[in-house]
Amino acid sequence: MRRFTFLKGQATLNDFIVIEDHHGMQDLSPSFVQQLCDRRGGIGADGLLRVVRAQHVKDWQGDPELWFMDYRNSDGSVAEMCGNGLRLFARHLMNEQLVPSGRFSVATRAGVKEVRIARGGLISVDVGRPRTSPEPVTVNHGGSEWEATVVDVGNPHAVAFVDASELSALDLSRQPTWSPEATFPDGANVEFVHETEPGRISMRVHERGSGETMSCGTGVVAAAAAYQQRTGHSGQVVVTVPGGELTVDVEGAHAWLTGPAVIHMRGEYWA
Ligand SMILES: N[C@@H](CCC[C@H](N)C(=O)O)C(=O)O
Repeated sequence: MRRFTFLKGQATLNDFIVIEDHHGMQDLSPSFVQQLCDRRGGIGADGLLRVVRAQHVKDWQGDPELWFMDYRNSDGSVAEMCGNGLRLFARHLMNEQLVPSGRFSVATRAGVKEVRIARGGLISVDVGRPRTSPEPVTVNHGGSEWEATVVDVGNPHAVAFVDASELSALDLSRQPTWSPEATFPDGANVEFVHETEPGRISMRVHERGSGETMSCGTGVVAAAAAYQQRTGHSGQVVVTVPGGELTVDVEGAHAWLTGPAVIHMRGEYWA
């Protein structure tokens, strides 16, 4: 029997299992991650964060002493980046005093990311520069189609602007499709966005590898970037998701994502 301690937390209701594996001893196969993330047969979560020293991560070439966020989707797939996961990962590092102060760096598959504690204990992460593509993609879902902006935030996104009524009516239990298909050879996260007032948008998301979630941090940054490109709005963007509210502030080439993140459980898993 495999028996280990886990933690569980959420960041705007995007929920994650956290597994401490400082020395890189855990073998997390896709099927085992699926089992852990299953909401009936396992612990249940949108994704999993393995806390490991970067020196134990194959192919990592940067600072070996950094903490590395090894992120997995609930279907067991690996993703390059996770904005909410990174904020929860940072909360865990601070709770456990694994970092010396409220400003530190975390290694991810999308490079080294900066973290800082913001007002009221919220956690801000520098997601880097969102790169929008000049070529749109067509998103199809439920018999409708929208032209969507392609945004790379370390991981791939398609952002479609929809009406308020369309946003609430969407059935995101199924994966939206897109054309040309070749735009996202490795799949994509698809965000549906509606402007509620200047500088404020509402968003729902279907995540690659996890389905509809209550929030997606990189999706929020992608949506804010697409919104700024579409409207010319240059200040802070406030994004409401089903799980709460996040803000995006662009400082030069850096998009800072800010919001709450909380660890609320520690348990023992028996497999
Ligand atoms: N929930 C995340 C994104 C997780 C990865 C994504 N599903 C992908 O496969 O790219 C976030 O908060 O950014």
